Amino acid sequence: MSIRPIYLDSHATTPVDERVLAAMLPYFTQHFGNPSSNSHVYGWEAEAAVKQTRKILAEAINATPEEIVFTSGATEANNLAIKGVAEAYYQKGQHIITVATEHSAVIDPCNYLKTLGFEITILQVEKDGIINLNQLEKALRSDTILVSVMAANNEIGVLQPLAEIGELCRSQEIIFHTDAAQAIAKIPLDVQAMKIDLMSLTAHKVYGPKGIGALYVRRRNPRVQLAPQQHGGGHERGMRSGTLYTPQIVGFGKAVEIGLEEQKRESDRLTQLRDILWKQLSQLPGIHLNGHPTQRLPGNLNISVEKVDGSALLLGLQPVMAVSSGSACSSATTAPSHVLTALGHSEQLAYASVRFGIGRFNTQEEIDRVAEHFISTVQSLRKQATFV
Ligand SMILES: Cc1ncc(COP(=O)(O)O)c(C=O)c1O
Ligand code: FES
Repeated sequence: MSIRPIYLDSHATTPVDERVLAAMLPYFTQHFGNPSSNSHVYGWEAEAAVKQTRKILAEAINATPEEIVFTSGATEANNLAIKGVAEAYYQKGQHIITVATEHSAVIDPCNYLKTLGFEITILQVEKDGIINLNQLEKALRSDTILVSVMAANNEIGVLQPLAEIGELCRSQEIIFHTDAAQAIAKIPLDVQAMKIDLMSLTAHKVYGPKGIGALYVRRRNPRVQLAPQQHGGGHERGMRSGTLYTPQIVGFGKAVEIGLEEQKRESDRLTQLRDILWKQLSQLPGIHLNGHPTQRLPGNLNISVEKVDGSALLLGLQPVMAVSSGSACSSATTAPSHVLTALGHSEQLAYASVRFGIGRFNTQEEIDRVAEHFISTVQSLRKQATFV
């Protein structure tokens, strides 16, 4: 087998942990029942497994199992949260607030609602990628029905001040949604302490399978109403119809369980690897760290490099490392990342940017090899450029 590049794109997705796969396998064949079948043991087994994941997810965020609604991922959870609130609270108001650096799975549903007559306020961020709470407070209005601010950014890893945002929203009785796709099991999350009403989750960024996620929907103090966006058999208490995908749900639960058990150790290790990588790369002149230096995900490093062409840089890195210059879904477009331009970078600098997502299976040796190749690639590109 040919040597494959070192995988450093953990924000796009992560491999399924072997322990997760082992937990899932029996649910494809032996325990294949439909969790909604309540007249026989096949259904009961599947239902018990689904219940177990609900419990794990609920405990992970300090919610109750009845507040977890399974979806196909965070994209669907975001759509259900945003469009579901818009439809259910239409009489109360039609104003929604979100942030310029959100994932397209939040921005696009908001843009869609705009075509239906909703008013969307898009908050800008500070140079470090964090929102300004005074600006948020000023943007809140009596007809604001929803504030959607992500927990951890998928490009620059920046963590938003969830507890402060929750406090502001709760004091004015406005629903607070957070997209925690990149955050679950990586940083502490607590829907009570942070006063979060809706939270989107996904399994495939924490070594679980793709195609499974969940939306936390607050049931008490206050109870959040949601208009379903998919109608059918009335699964998930009517909020999301469709037969539950038991093996994926089992994998989701196992992945989060492992993530929580290993959170502290893993986060220390990834922070250390990330800092070592930055220490080596920052020896290059004209290199910038994007996003807040410490308020960020442990495994995230996002940098911009001066005086090199972005696509030439990625091409030069490709044989040794699998990295990206932005989010996975937008890696096919040549436009500069909307997240980096929101930080106030010039378009040219935003182009020559690299996102490193260090994960559970990366080693110190890999990081050293990556740093070495990165530095020599930049140096040789710069040398070539001087002869053009
Ligand atoms: C912040 C954020 N939100 C939403 C998503 C979409 O999640 P999913 O792939 O589960 O639909 C992603 C994945 O890239 C993400 O990083
Ligand atoms: S998978 Fe993250 S941007 Fe699409």
